[in-house]
Amino acid sequence: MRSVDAHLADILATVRPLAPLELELERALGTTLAEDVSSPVPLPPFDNSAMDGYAVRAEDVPGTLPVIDDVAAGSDELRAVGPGHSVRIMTGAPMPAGADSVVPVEWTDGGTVSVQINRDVPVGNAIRRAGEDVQAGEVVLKAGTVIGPAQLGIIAGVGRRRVWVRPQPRVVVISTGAELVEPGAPLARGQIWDSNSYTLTAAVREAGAEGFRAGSVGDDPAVLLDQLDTHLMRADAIITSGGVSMGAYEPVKEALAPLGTVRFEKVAMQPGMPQGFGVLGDDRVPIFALPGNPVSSFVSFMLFVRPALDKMRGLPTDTSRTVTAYVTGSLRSPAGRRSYLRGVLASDGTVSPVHGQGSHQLAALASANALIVVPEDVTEVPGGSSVEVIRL
Ligand SMILES: Nc1nc2c(c(=O)[nH]1)N[C@H]1C(S)=C(S)[C@@H](COP(=O)(O)OP(=O)(O)OC[C@H]3O[C@@H](n4cnc5c(N)ncnc54)[C@H](O)[C@@H]3O)O[C@H]1N2
Ligand code: MOO
Repeated sequence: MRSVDAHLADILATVRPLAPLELELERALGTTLAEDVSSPVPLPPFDNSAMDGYAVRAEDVPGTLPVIDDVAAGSDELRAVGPGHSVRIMTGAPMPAGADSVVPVEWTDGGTVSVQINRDVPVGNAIRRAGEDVQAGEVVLKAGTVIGPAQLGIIAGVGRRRVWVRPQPRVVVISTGAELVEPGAPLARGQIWDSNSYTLTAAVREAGAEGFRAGSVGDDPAVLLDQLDTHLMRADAIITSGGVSMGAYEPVKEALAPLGTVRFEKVAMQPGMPQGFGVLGDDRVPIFALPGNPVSSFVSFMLFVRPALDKMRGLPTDTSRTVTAYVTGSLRSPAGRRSYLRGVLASDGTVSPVHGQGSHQLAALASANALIVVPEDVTEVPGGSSVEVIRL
């Protein structure tokens, strides 16, 4: 059996970061910057008011001053503020020449012809200086940054319409199994509802990639190959579930093993022992052939697919999601396999194994928020021991 680490190392040695492309800002959310983004101008570009009020010379207040002008944000024809004068000004409007501070409207009688100001104001009050946020030429985001809402905001804020990014990988998810039925349709004898394609597509999206749920194909390898052919054109990666173990009908293994580019093997883990991985087509699209048991396919995704997607997105793959916790009950694990038991990690630093550790027990998985890792050479873990835990 191959070790978990060796299997992951193979996968990471095979997958490549996606090539950068230039995208409109509207399409850039969730992608990874492939260039440093800098600002061509200072931000703010000009000194402006931080409040609605009056631009004045600080030495003229308190007192009653004529209001000689009104400036809104966006105004570009400004009258200078001479000694003893004021200008009504709005938040974001450029500071008129001559004024050295802004008096908030709350400190005044709000007059429009003349204004009575009741208190002192320090020089520079409520002025946002040019360049206070960003200097001209300054890098605001570095290549390798994932673009979230705030990052998208600053890219727009420095005036960019398009940006070079590594796109989100497009991942097609296919379930296999003659027993599978779409949720919502009635079950006949021997059938179950297809849950894996939903779990895996959602996991893809949560991992920052685009997930396409292609639904389920039966047990016929030719149908699977046909589906793969259809989807290969628009996929950066493919995930299948089921059909990889030792049964009489293992469509994934039967379809892909003869190609010679996908390897099927046993990985020393529980759950998730049978695994397939390789590449398809001229573009060498990675394919992850995950085991069909619902918990096995999900755990396999977390351990193998997620880091691969990180690499395809141009992100580091060595970021550990592991924390140490104290286990509240005892654990058992098969010799020679690394176990990933489902547990609930609490804020007090303890982790409690959930009831139902079978690899078919999807409800138990859904009640967990962590995987408890038990190393290959450990078969029993007494309650109270410290364990490594992967947050889900
Ligand atoms: N003789 C052996 N039998 C099995 C072995 C073995 O080594 N020798 N390995 C077991 C292990 S471990 C696993 S894991 C499973 C993996 O099986 P497959 O990947 O071939 O998956 P299937 O046989 O198609 O399905 C297994 C199980 O999962 C259910 N399933 C499949 N797809 C879905 C889906 N989309 N949604 C919900 N449930 C699904 C399926 O009905 C089966 O119950 O093999 C063991 N057997
Ligand atoms: O190793 Mo299998 O994935 O337990 O059910």
